Amino acid sequence: MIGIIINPLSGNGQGKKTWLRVEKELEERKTAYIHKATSYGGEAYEIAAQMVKADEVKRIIVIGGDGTINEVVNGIVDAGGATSCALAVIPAGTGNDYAKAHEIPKNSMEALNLALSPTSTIKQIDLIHTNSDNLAINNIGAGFDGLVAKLTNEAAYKKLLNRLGLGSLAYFITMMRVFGTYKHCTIWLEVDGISHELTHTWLAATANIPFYGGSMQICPQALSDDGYLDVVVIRSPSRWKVLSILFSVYSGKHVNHPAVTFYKGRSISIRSAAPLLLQADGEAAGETPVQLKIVPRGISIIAGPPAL
Ligand SMILES: Nc1ncnc2c1ncn2[C@@H]1O[C@H](COP(=O)(O)OP(=O)(O)OP(=O)(O)O)[C@@H](O)[C@H]1O
Repeated sequence: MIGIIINPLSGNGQGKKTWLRVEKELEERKTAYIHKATSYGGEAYEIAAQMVKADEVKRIIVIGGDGTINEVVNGIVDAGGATSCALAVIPAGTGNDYAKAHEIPKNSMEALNLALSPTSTIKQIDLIHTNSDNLAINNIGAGFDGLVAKLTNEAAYKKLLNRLGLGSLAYFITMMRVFGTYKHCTIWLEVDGISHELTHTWLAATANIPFYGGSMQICPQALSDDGYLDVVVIRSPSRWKVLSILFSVYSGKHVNHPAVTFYKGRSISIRSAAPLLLQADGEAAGETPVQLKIVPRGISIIAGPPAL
């Protein structure tokens, strides 16, 4: 059986619009499915767990953004569906970084074809486990990006830009807002038992995919199935240097900048003297300190590109 979970509010109503198109198409195709729309934040977790446990759903299609995908992933895994239930996505969020990384079409009918096709590629990908027992599928970041995620999700312009189809711009606008006042600090980053004291740190982000914040190529080399977490740290006492890095992140050209350092490991911890905000898959996720572990092949997903 196929299960469909819809966040009607994702992408400022894009989720609902996409669902109405998908529902019509499923009726025409006479496809059997069960579905439920969320009515509050966190409900996608419960629906996914219910679909896996009680309804023995083997494929869950999420219509929503990365925050809803995150909840569904946690629900599938907690209900014991990591290998028995595959995650498919029809992107309808603000950033849609997951869809971009896994070559899922933006067009909802093409994404639906990919999600339903019996010949689509089912891939097992890694997950990021936190010490508060949550999972992330894209990335977890501390510092500047934690603050940007929080403020973007609270901003009125996120809604407006989503309405104009320019949702990714919302993260950029918040970055510019925060950039002028953000205070860098020293963090202690531990990668597989090796500790690094890092002064003047703006952000430390762990990545399972190259993109975050609506298509910024923060970690272009990150692979979601290599059993490792990539870590990127941006450090500089100079605000202006950081500004030029932030612009170059969109094209991935920041990788050679001396203020940008990369690490790779299976177990990562981030500490700081004062707590730093965390984001997980673009949603606020508490504060440092945090311990992260890679969960190799933690979930099955339906990835693109669609077969020709
Ligand atoms: N019905 C609902 N009412 C209020 N909040 C909801 C509802 N359904 C889901 N949410 C919350 O909305 C948050 C954001 O959802 P989602 O990620 O799908 O959309 P988005 O923010 O537009 O996209 P993106 O994550 O790509 O920026 C999720 O963390 C989820 O907890």
